[in-house]
Amino acid sequence: MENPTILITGGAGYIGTHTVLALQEAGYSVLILDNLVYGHRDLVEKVLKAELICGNICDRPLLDQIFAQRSIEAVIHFAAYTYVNESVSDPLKYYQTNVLGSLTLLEAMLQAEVNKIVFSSTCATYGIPQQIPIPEEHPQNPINPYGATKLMVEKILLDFDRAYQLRSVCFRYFNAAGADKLGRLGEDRTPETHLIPLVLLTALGKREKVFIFGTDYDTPDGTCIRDYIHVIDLAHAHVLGLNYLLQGGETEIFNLGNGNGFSVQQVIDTVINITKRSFPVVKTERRTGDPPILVGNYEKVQRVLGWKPAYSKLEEMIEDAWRWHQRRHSD
Ligand SMILES: NC(=O)c1ccc[n+]([C@@H]2O[C@H](COP(=O)([O-])OP(=O)(O)OC[C@H]3O[C@@H](n4cnc5c(N)ncnc54)[C@H](O)[C@@H]3O)[C@@H](O)[C@H]2O)c1
Ligand SMILES: O=c1ccn([C@@H]2O[C@H](COP(=O)(O)OP(=O)(O)O[C@H]3O[C@H](CO)[C@@H](O)[C@H](O)[C@H]3O)[C@@H](O)[C@H]2O)c(=O)[nH]1
Repeated sequence: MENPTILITGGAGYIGTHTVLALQEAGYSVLILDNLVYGHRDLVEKVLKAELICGNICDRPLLDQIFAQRSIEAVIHFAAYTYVNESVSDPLKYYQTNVLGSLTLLEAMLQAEVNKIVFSSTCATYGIPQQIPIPEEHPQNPINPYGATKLMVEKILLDFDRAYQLRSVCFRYFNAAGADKLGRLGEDRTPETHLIPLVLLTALGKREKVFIFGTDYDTPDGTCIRDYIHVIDLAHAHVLGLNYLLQGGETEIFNLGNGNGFSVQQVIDTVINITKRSFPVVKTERRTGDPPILVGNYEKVQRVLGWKPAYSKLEEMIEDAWRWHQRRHSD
């Protein structure tokens, strides 16, 4: 019998690749399932040297085959579409992959009697916060379809826990940022819509200008505030969450944020300071589906899993991301 393996859906993507590296360093054997719509074969093969099955989480026969042929002990489920704005214009795509895909995966897990899963949820499930920093028990009223799809899966997981004893750790991440300290892994999607990579690509001269979506929010400088959390801290949390489930932990939901908010303007100013480059910045209309401020309270995950962010300075996240982008786009 082969060693028990952890199946990582979406393991070729941004948070997935960093988590695979952390799991390998913790001694886990991993198998990645990713259809590579945004994931990177080169990072999986050259950096992680991990096994990749190129396939879709909606493909039930493929899932059945994986669970039948491999000894899978638990699943970490990253695979999803993740763009808030696109979810508003094309919700069908989001419900199909994020909800139906997750349900297909869970059904295959039940059939194969795999009963442990770590799930990537989001602070976008909270909607407009009534309280900052946001605790886990805050009401969830998502204002975009992306957040709604993640909330549906959260509810499915709670029902599956009660009915089928499927144990889950659900992490509600705030905004992932930064990159591997050695510059081996980082954020790279086409098209890119996320603020920090877009500003860095503009500093590199790969894009013409940066747009600020909304300068009339009720925040100190009028631009949206987000809680940026280093991707290495996120990866480490997944190792802790997986250990917790494998040791018999009960189903739990945790925020993963750094407890500090940074505005869009602060992100741009920090990039200018770090890169010493200048570029045009255009103030434009608000983007649909954006809450003005999202900052998380991480007290629960600190208490239960012993996790806290190790790299909470915006400067450090941007320095690490800058190292990655320079290396990735050096040709
Ligand atoms: N990046 C963030 O700030 C953030 C914040 C909160 C939650 N999340 C969640 O974390 C997870 C990972 O996000 P990310 O930023 O690494 O995004 P990403 O796009 O880099 O990674 C997602 C991966 O899933 C793969 N994928 C997409 N659809 C698939 C399908 N149908 N079958 C198989 N693979 C598929 C993609 O190819 C990609 O490699 C997502 O579930 C996302 O919703 C991300
Ligand atoms: O060119 C840009 C891009 C973004 N923004 C703003 O920057 C902030 C952050 O936007 P972005 O980087 O696109 O992240 P979010 O929309 O906050 O979404 C990310 O963070 C969420 C958690 O907050 C996750 O759930 C999502 O998967 C992930 O895409 C928002 O206020 C945007 O309006 C700009 O002003 N200009």
